[in-house]
Amino acid sequence: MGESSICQVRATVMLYDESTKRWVPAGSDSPALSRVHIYHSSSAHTFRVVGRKLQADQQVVINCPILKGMKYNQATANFHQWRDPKQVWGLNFSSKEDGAAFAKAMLYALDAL
Ligand SMILES: CC(=O)N[C@@H](Cc1ccccc1Cl)C(=O)N1CCC[C@]12C=C[C@@H]1CC[C@@H](C(=O)N[C@@H]3C(=O)N4[C@@H](C=C[C@H]3C)CC[C@H]4C(=O)O)N1C2=O
Repeated sequence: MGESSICQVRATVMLYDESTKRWVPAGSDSPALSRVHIYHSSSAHTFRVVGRKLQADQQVVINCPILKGMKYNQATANFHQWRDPKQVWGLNFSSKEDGAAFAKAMLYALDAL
């Protein structure tokens, strides 16, 4: 069985550059909105965050497993962040509602792992 999307929101996907202490847009060029999903694989009992640019190229800008015990930080209503083993991800949501929907799905996933 494939993966099913348990939520989709619009956000700018960002990465924290530890060397410069700056947030940089994930993927190439300028910050742009992406459609960000949380996919659930029921057969593998896994969840992951996948985001693709809304622009024509549909570039994948995030493909990040949701790991058991991961800390999800809702820094503000519009900006949430988490650490993976290598880097820190940030999502700048297009609306507070999108932020709330994503957080609900993320907390559901973390609770289900
Ligand atoms: C223990 C731990 O890991 N703590 C992490 C957070 C964390 C806690 C618990 C679990 C996981 C994680 Cl991830 C931590 O504090 N981290 C993770 C890396 C970066 C940061 C460290 C320092 C800076 C200081 C300012 C702050 C920040 O970036 N705030 C945002 C901000 O400046 N911006 C972004 C939007 C809004 C703001 C909210 C959009 C662009 C830019 C801007 O507004 O222009 N920081 C952090 O969040």
